[in-house]
Amino acid sequence: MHGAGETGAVQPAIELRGIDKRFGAVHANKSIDLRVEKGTIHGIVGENGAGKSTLMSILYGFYQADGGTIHVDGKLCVIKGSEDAIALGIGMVHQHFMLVETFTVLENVILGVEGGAVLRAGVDRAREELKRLEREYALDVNPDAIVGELSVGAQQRVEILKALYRGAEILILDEPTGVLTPQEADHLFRILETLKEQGKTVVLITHKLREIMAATDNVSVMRQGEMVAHRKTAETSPEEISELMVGRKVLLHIEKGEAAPAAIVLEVDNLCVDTLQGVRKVKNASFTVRAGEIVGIAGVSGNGQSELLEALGGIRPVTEGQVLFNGQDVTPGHGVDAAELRHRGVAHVPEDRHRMAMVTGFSAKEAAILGYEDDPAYQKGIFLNWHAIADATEHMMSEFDVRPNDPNLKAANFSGGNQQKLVLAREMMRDPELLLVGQPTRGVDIGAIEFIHKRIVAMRDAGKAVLLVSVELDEIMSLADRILVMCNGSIIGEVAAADANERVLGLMMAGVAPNEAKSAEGHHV
Ligand SMILES: Nc1ncnc2c1ncn2[C@@H]1O[C@H](COP(=O)(O)OP(=O)(O)OP(=O)(O)O)[C@@H](O)[C@H]1O
Repeated sequence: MHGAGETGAVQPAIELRGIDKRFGAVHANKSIDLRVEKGTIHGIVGENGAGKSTLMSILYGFYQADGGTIHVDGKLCVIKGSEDAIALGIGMVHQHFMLVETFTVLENVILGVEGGAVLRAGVDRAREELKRLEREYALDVNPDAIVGELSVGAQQRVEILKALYRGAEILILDEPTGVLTPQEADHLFRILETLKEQGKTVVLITHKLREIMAATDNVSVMRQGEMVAHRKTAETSPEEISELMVGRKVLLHIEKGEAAPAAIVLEVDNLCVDTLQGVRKVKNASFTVRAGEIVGIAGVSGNGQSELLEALGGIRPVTEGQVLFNGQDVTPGHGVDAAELRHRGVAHVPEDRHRMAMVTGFSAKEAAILGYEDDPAYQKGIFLNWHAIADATEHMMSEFDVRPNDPNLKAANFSGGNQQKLVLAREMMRDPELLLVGQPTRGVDIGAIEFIHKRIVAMRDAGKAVLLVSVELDEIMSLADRILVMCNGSIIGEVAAADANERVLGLMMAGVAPNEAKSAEGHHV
């Protein structure tokens, strides 16, 4: 029987015993034991840098463990590379997709499986198989679509298809919902449920405890390289998990007082932003942000919020309209660039830290001054003062608890959440008058979310203006004082935080006018 070992008992899909891994001085995995039962969804949680991705990368053959053993279906295995993992029926969907954007879905899926020249008959067979898998798991992707033109959620489903096509029985997903809209995340969890019903095993790394509670059967908790607890999900709670993760109680909801909005800091008037191809992404946006308030922009991603934030940060040209900062014209293209904006007191945390905020080949101290190189504090004559920069970086890292606190480590070698904290530290610790911030807590753990949310509220309370873009409705509702909803490039309405709930915002995000959304809500109640 499949999965039955020598004793005849059903074996776990995966059993890791004593897995150990060091990267220089960092002990990323300390003698880890993990047992994942067949046909279950198993969650792995832990603080940023706890060692979750490292452990899964060892299972997928991306890294070699320094010690310990891996058993798949009860058999001792040596996994030297991803080909070994795939041959054992293990598939992985990474945080950053590994797809060729110019290829079709079908081409991506068969790439590397069918060998060199693929015969027509082979392609037809592959297409049939793909369609079967796509139907069986309700993946909803067109085999002939060009991958680069698909939404993030659909690209992720292509990664899942790719793994299933290669015969995956065990699927590892590393923070799969970090870049998804709530609707796409729901779709993903329906797929995971179907996979489980078909007897497949899913390992899910996530920072979102509601996903753990809703979707998993079991959960394992890591802390600082160690496996600290295993629980049946039905027998635990978000509070217990968060305490196990960070070793203290965590406030899962931020407490904040009334806002005291003062003078207008940012005034956006009739702003239009087009892509290089001439597609209008932001349509006649007009709004203000005052000192002492947090204005949130809610919307399904891809509805113009990213382009709006990038334009306001001076890194994307505008086609029409005007932007005033403290009454002065700072419209991109009117002679004020991103560097000048920073100089005047506008900080910008872009949504996509990999594309915009961090050069991963840089060291932490280079990343920590990116965009601020001309600050006199970092200069010594015509050279950069690397001593001062290292000191400043260490200070930022300890304030924002970036681990390990090593200014010389390559940015790419920090865990995802720690990279995010470093970018936030760089932008927020300059005490800007206006903070433009996109997806501030993407990929960060719950302890760090609590910290970042408190810092953002503290900035507001100190009289700063904050414009927050987030696809996490929870985040928008708990931080923002006023919420603007964007749909298809337009700001279709504004809701006071006190009147906001997920249903009204969700309807508006889908394009329903504010008053209709509110009356639909009335009927619903
Ligand atoms: N290639 C590498 N070289 C050096 N150190 C590394 C490397 N990869 C990971 N690390 C370190 O190992 C530790 C564990 O990192 P890992 O990415 O496994 O954490 P994680 O739990 O997945 O965190 P996150 O939730 O932030 O993604 C971190 O301290 C990280 O800086």
